Amino acid sequence: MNQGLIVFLNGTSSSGKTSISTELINQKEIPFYHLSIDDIFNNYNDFVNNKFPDEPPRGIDHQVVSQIVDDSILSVYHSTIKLLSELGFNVIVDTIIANDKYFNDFYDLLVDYPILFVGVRCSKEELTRREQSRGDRLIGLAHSQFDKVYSYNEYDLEVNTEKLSPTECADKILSFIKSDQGYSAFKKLSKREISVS
Ligand SMILES: Nc1ncnc2c1ncn2[C@@H]1O[C@H](COP(=O)(O)OP(=O)(O)OP(=O)(O)O)[C@@H](O)[C@H]1O
Repeated sequence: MNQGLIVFLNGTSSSGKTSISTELINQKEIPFYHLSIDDIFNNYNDFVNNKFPDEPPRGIDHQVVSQIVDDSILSVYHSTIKLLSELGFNVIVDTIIANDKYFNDFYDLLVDYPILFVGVRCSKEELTRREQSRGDRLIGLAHSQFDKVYSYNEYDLEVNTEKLSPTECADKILSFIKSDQGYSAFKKLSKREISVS
C-alpha cells in the first residue's frame, strides 16, 4: 500500500492553517484527514477540567508534569500522523514548530514519508490584527513564534494568506499535488542542534 501524503502546514498561530485545512477537506477530489495539535491539546485540557475540577493541588513539580504530558501528547500526535500515512490516508498536519526539539522529533519519525512542506505566510501586522479580531488568542502569541516558525527556509510551496483567501491557498496546494512534482523540501532540512545549558 502506498503511504498517504502528509501536507505539513507551517505557520504561526493565526497565519491561517486551520482555514486552509477546512478548504482542503471541503473539496472532494482528494480526501484528507485533518490532524490539528489544537484539537489534541483541547481534548486533554477539557478532560482534566471536567474530571478533576476540585482536585487540591498536589506536591509535585508542575513544570516537570507539564513537560512529560506535553511530550507524551506530542508523541501520540506524531505517531498518529505516521500511522495514518502508513494506512494510506492523506493527512493535513496543522501544528506549530515551537522549538527545535519539536522539529527534531518530527523529523526523526517522519522524514522518510511523503511530506509536502507548505510555508503559510502572513505579516506580523496582519497577525496582530487577526489576534485582535478573533479574541481567542493572546495578543503577541504569533509574534513570539514568528522567528522560530519561519526559520525553515526550504518549502515545496508557499502561500501568503494576506494576499490569498483560504480557498485560493487550498487550490494552490491541490494544483501542486496534482502536478506530480514530488516532495523534496522537508528532506533537505537537517536536524537542529540543541544546546544543553
Ligand atoms: N487567507 C485569509 N485571509 C483573511 N483572513 C484569514 C485568512 N486565513 C485565516 N484568516 C483569519 O485569521 C484567523 C486565524 O485563522 P486560522 O484559525 O485559520 O489560523 P491558524 O493558523 O490555524 O491559527 P492557530 O494556530 O492559532 O489555531 C481567523 O479569524 C481567520 O478567519
